[in-house]
Amino acid sequence: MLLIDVAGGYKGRLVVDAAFEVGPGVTALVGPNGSGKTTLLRLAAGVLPAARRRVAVEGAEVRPGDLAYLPTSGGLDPHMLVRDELEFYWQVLGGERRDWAVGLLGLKELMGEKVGRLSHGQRRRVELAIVFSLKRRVYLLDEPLKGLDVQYKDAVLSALRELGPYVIFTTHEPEAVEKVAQWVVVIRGGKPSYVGALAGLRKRAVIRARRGGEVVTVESDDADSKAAELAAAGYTIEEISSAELKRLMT
Ligand SMILES: Nc1ncnc2c1ncn2[C@@H]1O[C@H](COP(=O)(O)OP(=O)(O)OP(=O)(O)O)[C@@H](O)[C@H]1O
Repeated sequence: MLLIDVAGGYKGRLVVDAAFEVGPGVTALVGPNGSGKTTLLRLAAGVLPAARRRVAVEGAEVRPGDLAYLPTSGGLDPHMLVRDELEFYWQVLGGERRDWAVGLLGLKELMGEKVGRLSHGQRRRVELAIVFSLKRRVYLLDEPLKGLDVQYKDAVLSALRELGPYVIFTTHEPEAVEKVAQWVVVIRGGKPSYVGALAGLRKRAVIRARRGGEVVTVESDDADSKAAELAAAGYTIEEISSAELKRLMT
């Protein structure tokens, strides 16, 4: 299990006071704007001074060298070529999985470009490649999907499962959580309001089903049984989306 236990904020104002444990795999850290997700990751990563900070796996403290952190944006030098920027980080931080990361994020054709001339999404791909190149025990990723087109969004989502053993990422996209997360932590007012398996949130869901030209949308507290019932009545299930998850994320 991964323990995150942090408290802190800005200029003496306590913004986050949170302690939770999640299992191995991918954890989605979600919650409305301003609820403290970025602050929590910054405290956990050690880039923001904390009033309290403990990050541990199976009771053993995670050292800074065992942790990778992706900020929301920034950190790249606009005057550098993509190739040189990547080389710089690989030399400083290590790049055990550099070929995989470069391929995944389609950077081969951007190597000779200046960072300052990249689009927002292309720049994000470089930032992601730096972090994905590292082999670490814990990854803290702040909005890794932001600004990416559908192709790279899908690539990054499937890569999250390979990064392991522990990956925490923030997002405002319920579909991304549904696709990849095993665990969900909901933050509200700087505190966790839900910590648990995604499956626990899935039970209550909205189901869209079709029978010929007829489309029905039903909300159910036991989505799997309801979907089975509709299927038995000749409906094709088109979508099951967690109503609870959407509610918690806003
Ligand atoms: N640099 C800062 N200085 C002062 N207050 C800040 C700073 N950054 C964030 N805050 C405040 O801390 C609180 C939590 O912000 P934070 O960015 O952690 O939320 P978030 O959940 O990541 O939001 P979002 O979903 O909009 O990215 C907000 O009230 C915000 O105004």
